[in-house]
Amino acid sequence: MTTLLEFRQVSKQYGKDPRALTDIEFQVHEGEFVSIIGPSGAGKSTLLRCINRMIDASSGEIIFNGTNILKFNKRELKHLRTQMGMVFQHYNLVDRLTVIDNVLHGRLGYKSTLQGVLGLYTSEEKHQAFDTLKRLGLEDQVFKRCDQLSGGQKQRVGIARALVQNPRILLCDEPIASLDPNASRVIMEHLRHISTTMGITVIVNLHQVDVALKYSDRILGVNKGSIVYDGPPQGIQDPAQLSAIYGSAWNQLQEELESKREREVVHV
Ligand SMILES: Nc1ncnc2c1ncn2[C@@H]1O[C@H](COP(=O)(O)OP(=O)(O)OP(=O)(O)O)[C@@H](O)[C@H]1O
Repeated sequence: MTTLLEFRQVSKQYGKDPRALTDIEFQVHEGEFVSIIGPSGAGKSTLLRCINRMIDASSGEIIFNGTNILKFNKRELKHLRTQMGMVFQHYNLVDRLTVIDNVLHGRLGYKSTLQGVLGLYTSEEKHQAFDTLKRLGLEDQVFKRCDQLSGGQKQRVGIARALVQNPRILLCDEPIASLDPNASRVIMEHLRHISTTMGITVIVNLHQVDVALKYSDRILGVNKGSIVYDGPPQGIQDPAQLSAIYGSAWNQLQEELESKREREVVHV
């Protein structure tokens, strides 16, 4: 298995606050599906956003495809970001634009400023955008404005936008936190399918433990800025492991898991 991403002693401190991440170390292989779980404020978003340098780590090394990306200049960073698609909790779409226009925005990293401003996309890019929307079941929505879509459809547009970048990795920050259980299942199945059939590495931040267990090859459990679990989903079914990850939030999680066993998705 080829290592695509490696964190070496990565720490992040916001100003004079206590460190949000402390000496984070892990590796992710090409094509792996990894979920990051942990209580609120544990550092999940900070960790995910350090990968594409939306947030700059304070120290350590982040090795992507063999190179330390913390040393990248502006031009190298622009190229790096074409290889990393990002999917957001609140979709980050331009609501007044059509679905296809939003998806084509995924190609902007490959364009000059002028080409981007003028919306100069090739017919190949337009075909790719359409095919990707079809793959995500949105072929009937291509020319709709995004503000006319449901949350689940908007998130699929967000995924399509990330995919037309031809990324090597998809970073998904709470992709189902704003969705109902049914739409959440559709999104997670698409992400899993993308990883399995396209070989794209997927890293997902999740609040839903049961969803993480169901879809992931591997789980990273984060608590107070440190990785306290790195292993397969099976290992995390041990209550001691969940307690180590969730700390004082564990009791609340346990109660929710028990009382809402019938529900499809459990929010921590
Ligand atoms: N821009 C910022 N400035 C200062 N502190 C921040 C900033 N962003 C995050 N933090 C702090 O860093 C820590 C980790 O936050 P982060 O958002 O990464 O956690 P999280 O696990 O994603 O939380 P949640 O699940 O609630 O989204 C928290 O203590 C948070 O208050």
